[in-house]
Amino acid sequence: MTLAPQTDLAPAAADVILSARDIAVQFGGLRAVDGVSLDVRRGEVVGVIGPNGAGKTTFFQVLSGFVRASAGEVRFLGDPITNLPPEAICRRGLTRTFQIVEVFPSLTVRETLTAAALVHQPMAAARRVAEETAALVRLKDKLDLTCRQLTLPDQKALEIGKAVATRPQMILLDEVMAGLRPSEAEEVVALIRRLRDGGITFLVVEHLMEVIMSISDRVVVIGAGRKIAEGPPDEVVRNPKVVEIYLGEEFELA
Ligand SMILES: Nc1ncnc2c1ncn2[C@@H]1O[C@H](COP(=O)(O)OP(=O)(O)OP(=O)(O)O)[C@@H](O)[C@H]1O
Repeated sequence: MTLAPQTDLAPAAADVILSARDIAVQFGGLRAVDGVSLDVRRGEVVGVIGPNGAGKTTFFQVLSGFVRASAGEVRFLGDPITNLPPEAICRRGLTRTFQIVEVFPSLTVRETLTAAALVHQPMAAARRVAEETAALVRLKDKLDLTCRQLTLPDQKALEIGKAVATRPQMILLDEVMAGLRPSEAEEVVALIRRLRDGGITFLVVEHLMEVIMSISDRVVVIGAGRKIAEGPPDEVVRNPKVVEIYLGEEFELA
């Protein structure tokens, strides 16, 4: 018997950490997500792009348990997690960040990270995890500042830190670079690379095309609720269907 060669786009089942099959979400008369399937391999950074309103955030919400799928199945580490509550999904090692940084302005960095770490640990251990996480996301010197005292890039690092403190195997990053200048975005990209090198898998929704192209091993394009293309970044930017939905403009960057 000969084995079929493994291509980049056909991950070996054993490597797949997250698998979504035929996910659909119906909001009244609107099919916001319309049969999207996706496999993510352990250690990959997969970028998700698409025009405004394409369904990217809604798809993320399904993966993380914040929106119920009307149809389809999500598996994480081989186990079905479809429509489980967000805390249950997080405890299994799949967590997310929010598009709008969700920090309590009057809490300190230490308190925020400790609260996130309490998902898995008792208080004493959570405090240690908070300090380790602060070091990882380069906020160690700012542990006792309140969130409102942080710069925007530091708030973004904290938003990612909150996810890291839950000790995830995989993080869903939802437009974490929004509002950052290019040099600031580069710092966040460096952080994502460090965390990936430390073993965390990422699915990243991002509008900044340079960012997606530079950090993604693979890019998935969603348009009007459907997956319209998938592949290595340099192939995806040349895909005529992708150029068409963006009218070509954004891809002059590539
Ligand atoms: N809770 C909701 N109830 C009804 N419609 C919704 C809800 N959430 C999103 N939608 C609609 O679903 C569609 C997909 O929205 P979604 O936010 O997933 O797109 P997106 O690709 O993330 O867009 P953006 O890039 O602007 O964030 C849009 O038409 C949006 O208005």
